[in-house]
Amino acid sequence: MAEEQHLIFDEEQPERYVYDMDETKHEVALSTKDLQVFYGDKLALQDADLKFERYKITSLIGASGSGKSTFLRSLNRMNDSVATVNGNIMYRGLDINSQDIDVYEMRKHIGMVFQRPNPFAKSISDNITFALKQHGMRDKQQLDEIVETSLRQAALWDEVKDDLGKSALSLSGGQQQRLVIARAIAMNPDILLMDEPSSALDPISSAKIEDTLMQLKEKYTIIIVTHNMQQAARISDYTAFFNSGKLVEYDLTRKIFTRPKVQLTIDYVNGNFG
Ligand SMILES: Nc1ncnc2c1ncn2[C@@H]1O[C@H](COP(=O)(O)OP(=O)(O)OP(=O)(O)O)[C@@H](O)[C@H]1O
Repeated sequence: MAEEQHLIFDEEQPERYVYDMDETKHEVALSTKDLQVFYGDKLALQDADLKFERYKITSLIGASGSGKSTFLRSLNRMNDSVATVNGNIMYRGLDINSQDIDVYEMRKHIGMVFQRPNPFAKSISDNITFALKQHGMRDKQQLDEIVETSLRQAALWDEVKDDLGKSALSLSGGQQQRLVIARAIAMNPDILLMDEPSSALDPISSAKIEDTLMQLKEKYTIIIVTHNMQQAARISDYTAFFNSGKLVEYDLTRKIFTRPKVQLTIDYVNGNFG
């Protein structure tokens, strides 16, 4: 523990450290290159080249305003209407930041869960089947199966299986958030982006979301923004630390929290600012 509390190194410290993922050993699900995000003429994000490993959880941490959400939202083009996003976001050999990408189609592969649960004012099952029906799925048995599998994966099935026709708005905040996760899963995505998915929840609901995420990474690649350092340390395999719109350090989570290489990261994980 002493080392964790007093991170003082003799060696010269870099100003930036980005873990060099060996793509022959680790499958990369998504990567960014030369990403820059401008709100008007304000440069809000730069120097954020990252590779996300498939079936792992990566946490994005950093003080308020450091650019974490800007980065996350760029990954499935949620910033298109409010910002100019330059650079490449590579997914299955395609640059999904290019103009000719069908954003609607891309979002089936890269789903997003927000901080505040946002279920539709519809029944629990309709929340899950709504988008599938929009995409033309009509087979009742198939829809029922997807409702059950998605709710099971989101660890909500046992709590709602007898109330599928009830309004989603009658669920608790934690249950609503798991329903929203189930709704995202129902589209059979590859990658789940999550912007502080448990910060609006009580500790027990938050712990359930964490357990759910640990289960989900068997099937999905998860990228999560969190302000909660314990949460990042508990659930993520990799952690990226942002400061002032730049990626400062990216490494295996255990290294970020026990032996970070950059002084700014040391200060942040020790609670000296933020
Ligand atoms: N829609 C927007 N229009 C203009 N500026 C924005 C917009 N969204 C974010 N910004 C600015 O971009 C910078 C990065 O914000 P961002 O929300 O990405 O940070 P963050 O690290 O996610 O912060 P927090 O932890 O508070 O959510 C901030 O200076 C913020 O004010």
